[in-house]
Amino acid sequence: MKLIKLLENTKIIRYSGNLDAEIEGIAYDSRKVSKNFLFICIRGSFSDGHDFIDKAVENGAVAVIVDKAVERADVAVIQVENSRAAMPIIGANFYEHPTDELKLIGVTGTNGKTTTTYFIRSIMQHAEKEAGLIGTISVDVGSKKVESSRTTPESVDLQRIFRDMLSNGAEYGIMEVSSHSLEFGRVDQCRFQIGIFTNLTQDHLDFHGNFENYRRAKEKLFYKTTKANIINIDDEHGRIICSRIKEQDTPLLTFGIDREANIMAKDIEINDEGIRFTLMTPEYEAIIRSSIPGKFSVYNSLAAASVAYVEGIGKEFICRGIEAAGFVPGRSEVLPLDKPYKIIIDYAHAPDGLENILKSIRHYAKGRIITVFGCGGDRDKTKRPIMGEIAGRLSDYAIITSDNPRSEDPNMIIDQIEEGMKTTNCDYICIENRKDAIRHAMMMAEASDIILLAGKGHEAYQVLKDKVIDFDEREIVKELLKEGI
Ligand SMILES: CC(=O)N[C@H]1[C@@H](OP(=O)(O)OP(=O)(O)OC[C@H]2O[C@@H](n3ccc(=O)[nH]c3=O)[C@H](O)[C@@H]2O)O[C@H](CO)[C@@H](O)[C@@H]1O[C@H](C)C(=O)N[C@@H](C)C(=O)N[C@H](CCC(=O)O)C(=O)O
Ligand SMILES: Nc1ncnc2c1ncn2[C@@H]1O[C@H](COP(=O)(O)OP(=O)(O)OP(=O)(O)O)[C@@H](O)[C@H]1O
Ligand SMILES: N[C@H](CCC[C@H](N)C(=O)O)C(=O)O
Ligand SMILES: [Mg+2]
Repeated sequence: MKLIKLLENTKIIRYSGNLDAEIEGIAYDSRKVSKNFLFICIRGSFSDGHDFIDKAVENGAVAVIVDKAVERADVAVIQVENSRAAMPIIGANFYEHPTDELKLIGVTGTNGKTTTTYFIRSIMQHAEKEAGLIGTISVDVGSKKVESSRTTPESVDLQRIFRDMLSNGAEYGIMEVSSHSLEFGRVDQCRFQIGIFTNLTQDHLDFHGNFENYRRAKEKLFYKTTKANIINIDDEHGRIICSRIKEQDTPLLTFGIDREANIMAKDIEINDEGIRFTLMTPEYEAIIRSSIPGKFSVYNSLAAASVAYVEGIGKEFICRGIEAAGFVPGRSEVLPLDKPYKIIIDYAHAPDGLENILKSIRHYAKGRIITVFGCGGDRDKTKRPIMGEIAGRLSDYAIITSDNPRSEDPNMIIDQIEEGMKTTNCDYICIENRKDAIRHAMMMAEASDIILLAGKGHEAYQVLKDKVIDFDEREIVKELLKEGI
């Protein structure tokens, strides 16, 4: 596509060079530039993309987007007001506005995004509707599935993914929309048909500064939708969002258990086998079952059922779809184990998620709950003592260990978690190495005990200061069993 066409609707301050250059690809990382690419220079928190123009040109860039004055004769230079803001516009131009065609469904909230998107996709599959999926675990465009490195990809990547989905025959795109992506404008130029709000509790305060900013970031999704906003009305922040978006033309649909809502659940049964409830919509009732236990599973089912309701997908597909979704990798995943105790892997990595999974296990645990957990480095520090207190209050024994320490000293993170743990009566131990921590839990487990490995869920790696190592908890447990534990 010609560079000039790519620049449509961007705010150009000045330019030099050939605007008729033929552009074959776009990259915002110099290391990903190839022949005839456009390189977009982003000023980040660690580095400044403008410093990598030489590298980009060496790799084949023929044009660069900058947001500060840059003089170069060898490539076209387009100075815009803000490169990050221009990036989604350029991406949408290059991939020819895929969300004008794709029915895009976005799920936001602190917890339940991945699970809800899996439920929605399973319903769609049962109704024989082609749907692509974007989220924390993977990006699935239909013809291929790749592991994700983030929950919501960067804007240009998103536009490419949507186009790939369409090329593979997708009618729907179902995606998790993180607060980071809303704040950074990664989803600008995405025309969402449906937006879903699961819930809002503490997380990412390092990035958003305070809770109000965090809520406002999430809220942005509901101004981008055209067909329906689906909101959990039992959540106090869901109610705030409802009151703030009520002037919108987009119809609002609420779901809930405790408050009067459009889509509701009654006769809820929860046990260690999962959940069962009666789904109530304005038009029909249906019995829903899921093998994921916990009240939060009812909420995720209600959110997914609400989408199906809006789309006019029959109730039989809702029932079959949610039931068949079975386990979502690393979410309340019970490991197959020939032992008298159980091991559950769960991605709970924020206070509310941890509290929910522990309360859900407490509901059916017959023996002790042994919790192995840590907190990620380079992420919200304030959640650490809070999670320590929750794990202490709701476990019989806790092992504080490392999650992904990233650039931080793992023992410092553990100390901060311990502050909260100390305020409870829980017996605990700190073991920095996560594999050793799991070994300790398995060695002490007795009949009927439940070991919860919280925080890493589906992740198959651990991010340490200087390297990323293989760390799949399913494999680690297998290795430990081979050791004879
Ligand atoms: C806080 C955050 O989201 N940061 C994102 C942001 O980083 P940044 O602006 O600080 O970028 P930077 O690393 O300083 O680099 C600046 C620019 O120079 C470029 N560069 C850098 C080096 C080089 O050799 N050449 C080069 O061109 C980079 O590609 C980048 O464009 O922009 C980068 C480019 O788009 C992202 O990769 C980066 O995501 C990082 C990896 C990240 O960890 N993000 C997490 C926190 C995140 O987004 N999480 C949410 C989920 C949260 C949740 O709900 O649980 C998500 O959606 O995944
Ligand atoms: N609706 C919910 N409400 C509260 N907790 C939930 C809910 N759904 C799932 N959880 C808990 O939160 C954990 C994370 O769930 P899930 O991966 O679906 O959330 P997410 O919003 O995608 O998280 P992330 O922000 O990391 O992408 C689960 O392992 C479970 O313990
Ligand atoms: N999407 C979340 C995932 C956290 C997972 C946890 N294992 C950690 O590393 O903190 C984040 O990027 O904050
Ligand atoms: Mg997720």
